Amino acid sequence: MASGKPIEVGIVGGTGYTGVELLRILALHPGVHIRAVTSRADAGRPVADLYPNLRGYVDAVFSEPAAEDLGACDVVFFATPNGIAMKSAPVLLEQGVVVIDLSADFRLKDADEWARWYGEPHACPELLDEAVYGLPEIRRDSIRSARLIANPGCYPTAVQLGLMPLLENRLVVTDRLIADVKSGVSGAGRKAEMPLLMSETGESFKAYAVAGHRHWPEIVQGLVQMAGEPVGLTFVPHLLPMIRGIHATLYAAVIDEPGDVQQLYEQRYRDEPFVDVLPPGSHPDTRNVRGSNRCQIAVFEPQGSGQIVVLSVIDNLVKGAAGQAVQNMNLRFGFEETTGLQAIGLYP
Ligand SMILES: NC(=O)C1=CN([C@@H]2O[C@H](COP(=O)(O)OP(=O)(O)OC[C@H]3O[C@@H](n4cnc5c(N)ncnc54)[C@H](OP(=O)(O)O)[C@@H]3O)[C@@H](O)[C@H]2O)C=CC1
Ligand SMILES: CC(=O)N[C@@H](CCC(=O)OP(=O)(O)O)C(=O)O
Repeated sequence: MASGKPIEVGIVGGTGYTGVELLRILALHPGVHIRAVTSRADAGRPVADLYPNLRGYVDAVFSEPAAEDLGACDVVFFATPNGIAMKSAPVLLEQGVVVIDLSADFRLKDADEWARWYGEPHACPELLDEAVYGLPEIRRDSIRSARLIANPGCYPTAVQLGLMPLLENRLVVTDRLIADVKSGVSGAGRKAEMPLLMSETGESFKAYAVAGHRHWPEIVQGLVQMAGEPVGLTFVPHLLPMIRGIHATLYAAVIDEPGDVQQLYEQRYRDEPFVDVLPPGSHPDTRNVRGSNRCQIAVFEPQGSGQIVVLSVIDNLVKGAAGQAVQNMNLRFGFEETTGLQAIGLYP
């Protein structure tokens, strides 16, 4: 399909932060035609009216989500709040449309667990087994043939990529892993809420959801698969006064002498186009991945303490959402995996 005519793409939720990031990336993708971009609030408005950065690149007009438009697409991205995609995906799948969901609707395999964390029963639990969790670095082959792709969350992407080499090689104690993670405010989406005001988030810094965040079961599910055994994880998210970026500091105690951990990470990610293991002693900076689909990782064993510290950074809207979704689309439709995703991080 990659060498033929462009594939037809639909985006549900085109006015949100991840929706407009999909548009920014897909506008320069040579293999796609954007057929439908939905917004209920802004239906009828040209995309470029709302997002002048896309003037001259995207000539689409926002439309109401309509089954006939979406059903005529080859792939539909859901960039909608949790609980929306699961109501439309079954019909689209029946029509032969590939669904890539940026929300959490298909990430957890257990419907009861989903209901517990997301506060409503799952609308199509029968699809949870089939849905492929779209973290290419661990599941590339299944993504290539999936009908339904659950795009990972932003925190889960940074944490899983950071811990993967340690868990796959059984180098660390798995019952007391710690993920201390910070996010920029765009992670909360484009909505008018008092806690997201600049005067509430600026010049301050806080943890939130320490008692339980809905990304915890998603991360644990992924880590268990990597480790092949139960995993105990303490996950503490924080809100940083910046717009984009996730910085994960991960702690894991080694079981025995771990060998050359730097080399282990370099080997594991040697062929990964979007994971960059930094030289020893580096401290990744979120701004170096801002706007790019890269995850940058550094690994330490400070003071020979037996405690491994991994630093993992991504842009929450790119590798943590829209970029990873396009990476999955590329795999699924036979494009070069990096197509449309070669933007370099913005500095400063
Ligand atoms: N922001 C981030 O960093 C990340 C977000 N995600 C996930 O991606 C999804 C989108 O996030 P984000 O872009 O931040 O969200 P936003 O709140 O910024 O945007 C949501 C979009 O969905 C549309 N929408 C809302 N309700 C409905 C509905 N009932 N039916 C159809 N469309 C609807 C909105 O447009 P309108 O109301 O006009 O229709 C809007 O375009 C969420 O599930 C989020 O959890 C995942 C990883 C990272
Ligand atoms: C800073 C901030 O508020 N981040 C969001 C998580 C990001 C997100 O959108 O969640 P999904 O990946 O599950 O879709 C939060 O904590 O709710």
